[in-house]
Amino acid sequence: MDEKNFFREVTLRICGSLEIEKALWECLLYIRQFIPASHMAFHVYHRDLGIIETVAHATTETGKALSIRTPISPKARRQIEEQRSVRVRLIDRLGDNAVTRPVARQLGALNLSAIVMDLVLERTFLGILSVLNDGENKFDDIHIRLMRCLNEPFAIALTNSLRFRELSHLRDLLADDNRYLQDELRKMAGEEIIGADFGLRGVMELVRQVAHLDSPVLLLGETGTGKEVVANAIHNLSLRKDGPFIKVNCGAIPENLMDSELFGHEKGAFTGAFSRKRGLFERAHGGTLFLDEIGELPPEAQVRLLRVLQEKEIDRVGGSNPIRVDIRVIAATHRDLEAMLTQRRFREDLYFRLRVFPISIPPLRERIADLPALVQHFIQKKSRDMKLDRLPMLAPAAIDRLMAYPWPGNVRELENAVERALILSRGKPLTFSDIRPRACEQAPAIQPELKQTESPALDIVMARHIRRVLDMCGGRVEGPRGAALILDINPSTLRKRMKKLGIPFGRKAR
Ligand SMILES: Nc1ncnc2c1ncn2[C@@H]1O[C@H](COP(=O)(O)OP(=O)(O)OP(=O)(O)O)[C@@H](O)[C@H]1O
Repeated sequence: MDEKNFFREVTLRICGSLEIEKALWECLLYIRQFIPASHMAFHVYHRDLGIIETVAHATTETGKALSIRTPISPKARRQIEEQRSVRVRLIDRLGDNAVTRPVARQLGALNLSAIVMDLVLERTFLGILSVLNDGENKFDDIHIRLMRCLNEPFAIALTNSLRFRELSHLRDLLADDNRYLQDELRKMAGEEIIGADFGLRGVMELVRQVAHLDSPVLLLGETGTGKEVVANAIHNLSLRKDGPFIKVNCGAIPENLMDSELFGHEKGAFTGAFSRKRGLFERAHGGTLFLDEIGELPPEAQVRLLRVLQEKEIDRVGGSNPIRVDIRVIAATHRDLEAMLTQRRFREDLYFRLRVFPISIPPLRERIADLPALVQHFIQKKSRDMKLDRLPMLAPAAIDRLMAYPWPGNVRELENAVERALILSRGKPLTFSDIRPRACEQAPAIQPELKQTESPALDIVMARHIRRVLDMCGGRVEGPRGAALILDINPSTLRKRMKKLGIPFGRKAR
């Protein structure tokens, strides 16, 4: 027999696949020509657990990946742990040996004879290979010599496949974590848009028109109007909805970190770059990048952003190869970008690139009819967050007080006001007494909205009245103590009208 050829052929087979069970099977079929083997198995020793895990087993029919874990005695553990060099042993009957007996019992191999070889690489004990045959006393010294020369290829194959298995496992875990976190983000961000059928109806129509395209969208609106909520809605209605939604607050990244945050960096690109880092653009690959506060982007970063939008490629800091990114960009700002153009604080070319499809989100004071529904929404949301066991009621006239206030901080300010009121109320009806009427008097801005919505004044009065009656009826619409009876209206007509006015009912109202 040509031993060099034997070594080569076995090495090719055992290192030929990262699926160790498949490689082991191929090996067995070849080795059988020279060594009387009917089974082969790989075992791994877990020092911390004191167990031997059989990870692959091959017969002449097939190879299987396994995870059979066998606890071993302290004596056998000591014996294994002292092992530092290659050792090949011939065992005439596996059932007679203290170390092999428990493992052989699990495999139903007590009466088999075996060559057992410890796999050691760079003085590290990795595991055990067993070559088995039915019946006792099947192997001799020639077989042992042949197996000994194969120690390294078997050790390399086992370690590679275990690493591959671990990486695949970690990759699955990461993918699972990622799915979970994206779902959580979606739940947090993709919450119900209050006023979608009313004050934001026009906005939502535009959202539906543009969502399925890849065109950039520019969201304009005062702070707190819901630009991020709308950006999320666009993402969730788009074909990219299963991809990431990555938000970049352009005003919050220090200028010296801007490049590495947006585009990532290679290991060692600068002091402190200890490992490679993917930037936010790369993370958004296959999804949507939401560039919030785009008006705060420094001039140099504007140039680089424009390049990415044009070329759809990024360069990591310290990297030499451009990386292609497939992203949809939604930008938002509360600033007057056109004024910034004339002051040369925002690049015209970037502006036109982003402003393909602008959507203006009206301030809350211009869609004040949405306020009662928003208040209900936030009462429910915050009560849930604060784990209150009962939903607090609104004090009479509370809604009037809120509707008369101009809300310069828009929906966010309202959300905070509700949270504050819930903390202060201690179970009593919410009065919103800190929302000052004086502020309302300074609120000429309430008027323009009245011209914008369909017969808004009547809607507002109607919504207010329905809410008041609903409050009196404890939220009941139907029945002898329901609001429909007091309002002298059919309950289903009342529900339809409430829907139109954005007043929640049924489970939503609770
Ligand atoms: N229509 C809406 N329905 C429900 N919640 C809303 C709505 N609009 C805004 N919100 C809530 O109000 C808060 C502020 O909204 P958001 O962050 O989207 O505003 P923004 O315009 O992006 O603000 P900024 O300009 O300060 O970044 C968020 O908690 C959001 O969930």
